[in-house]
Amino acid sequence: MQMLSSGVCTSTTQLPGKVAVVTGANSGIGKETAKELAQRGARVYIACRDVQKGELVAKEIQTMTGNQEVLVRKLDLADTKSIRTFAKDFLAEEKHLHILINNAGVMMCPYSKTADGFEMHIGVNHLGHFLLTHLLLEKLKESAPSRIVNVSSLAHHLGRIHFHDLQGQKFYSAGLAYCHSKLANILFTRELARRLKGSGVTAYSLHPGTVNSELVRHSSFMRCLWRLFFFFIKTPQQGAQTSLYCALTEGLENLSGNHFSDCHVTWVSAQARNETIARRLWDVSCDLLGIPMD
Ligand SMILES: NC(=O)C1=CN([C@@H]2O[C@H](COP(=O)(O)OP(=O)(O)OC[C@H]3O[C@@H](n4cnc5c(N)ncnc54)[C@H](OP(=O)(O)O)[C@@H]3O)[C@@H](O)[C@H]2O)C=CC1
Ligand SMILES: CC1=C(/C=C/C(C)=C/C=C/C(C)=C/C=O)C(C)(C)CCC1
Repeated sequence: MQMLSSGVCTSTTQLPGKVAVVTGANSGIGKETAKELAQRGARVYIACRDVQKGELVAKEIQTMTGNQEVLVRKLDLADTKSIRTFAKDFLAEEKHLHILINNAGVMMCPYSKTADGFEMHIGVNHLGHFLLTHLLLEKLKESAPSRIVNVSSLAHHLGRIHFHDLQGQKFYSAGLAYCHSKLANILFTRELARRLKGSGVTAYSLHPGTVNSELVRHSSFMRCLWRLFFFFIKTPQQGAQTSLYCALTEGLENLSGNHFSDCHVTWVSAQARNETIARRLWDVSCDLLGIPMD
């Protein structure tokens, strides 16, 4: 347990007057991340696809932290219309955005497509967050210093960006599709950090650890593994530590673009360090989403 608890966010940063958005904050790691941000005084937006689930969690966080500024807004990352509506309403409602935590994710779902026809893993985990970040970027710049935290995974090591088959139409493996999307999270973070140099907005990616959550819902094998090794798996609260570290730690700005695990910078795969792939993925993502390339 001592080993699993390694990587605790010890930052004492408090967040009165700060605004944070956490995607997929109605469960697992996202919920614990939102709770801690609320505990530190931020106004926290729980951005989730199931508003009812979100409201229950918001009430729980309000009661536990005494912070009433925990708000729930609908965001379905599998539908660009929903992402655009979320962003439009948020921009109309809020003057600032200091912390964006792109946490939501799906793993190992059977082949399926988002409302816009993207394969579900790349669509939700990468393209959905890419669009959301793009739409909120001006607000983040206006609110600088501000941070973007992308929750990726160790699983990125098995990922590849197959530009000829990004949507998995020629070959599909649910496990690998997840790995590809988590690699995309890291490439996005690195390219974002490069583009944002000097803007006061910094970006970080991370592996949260192996965490007991609903992520394994689509795989009976993983569910069994999780049950069997329950004792070795992090709690969602432990799993939230590296997200919190990246969002809160003072003086992390010069590590923008890096990948973290257990609250330390960690190595990423050769593909994840490839700047050519990162730039090309950026352009392809813009193209798919109808965002002007700049
Ligand atoms: N658990 C682990 O061991 C690991 C997790 N991670 C990463 O951590 C992140 C959080 O996962 P975790 O807390 O474990 O898993 P959970 O399944 O508990 O949380 C995932 C969250 O994402 C939300 N989500 C899924 N699809 C969408 C969508 N289309 N639109 C909006 N929200 C959506 C879920 O909403 P809903 O409740 O409605 O389904 C849920 O709130 C993920 O990015 C995952 O890849 C990385 C490495 C290991
Ligand atoms: C081998 C092994 C394990 C398996 C770990 C696995 C399979 C982790 C998968 C992580 C994923 C899928 C992360 C999501 O992004 C346990 C359970 C830790 C217990 C110790 C032995």
